[in-house]
Amino acid sequence: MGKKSFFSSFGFAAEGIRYAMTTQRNMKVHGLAALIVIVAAAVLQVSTMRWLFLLLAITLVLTAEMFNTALEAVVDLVSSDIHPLAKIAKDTAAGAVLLTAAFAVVVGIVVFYRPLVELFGG
Ligand SMILES: Nc1ncnc2c1ncn2[C@@H]1O[C@H](COP(=O)(O)OP(=O)(O)OP(=O)(O)O)[C@@H](O)[C@H]1O
Repeated sequence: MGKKSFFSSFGFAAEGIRYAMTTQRNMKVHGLAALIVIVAAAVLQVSTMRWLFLLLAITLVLTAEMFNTALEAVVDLVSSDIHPLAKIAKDTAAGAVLLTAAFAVVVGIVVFYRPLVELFGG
């Protein structure tokens, strides 16, 4: 792989992220949630280990959402017909996003529960 194609592949990847962020409603919601979580973690000064779990959860959700977007595009490219296999492909990819989001909720509760209780004097 030459230098040019190596660097241009970063450009294409950035284009993919920009496409998903600007066109996919769920991606916007997850992106906003990630931003809020990052600001909250910074304000509450959570530990390094907690930061790592938060970043892992955020990365998992956004990555799953992007694979979901990519898969939807491929399915629609192959055929716009209604087909049970198209449904399986899309529903399974959506299920993967749901699993990662559930993990993120658990991480969020574990990380923020105690700092928030302390902050609000519970
Ligand atoms: N070609 C198809 N054949 C059968 N069922 C389909 C097909 N396309 C979509 N579906 C069903 O409709 C649901 C919604 O599909 P759609 O492509 O609209 O995604 P979406 O819910 O809009 O996803 P997103 O909001 O992430 O774009 C799918 O999860 C699937 O159950």
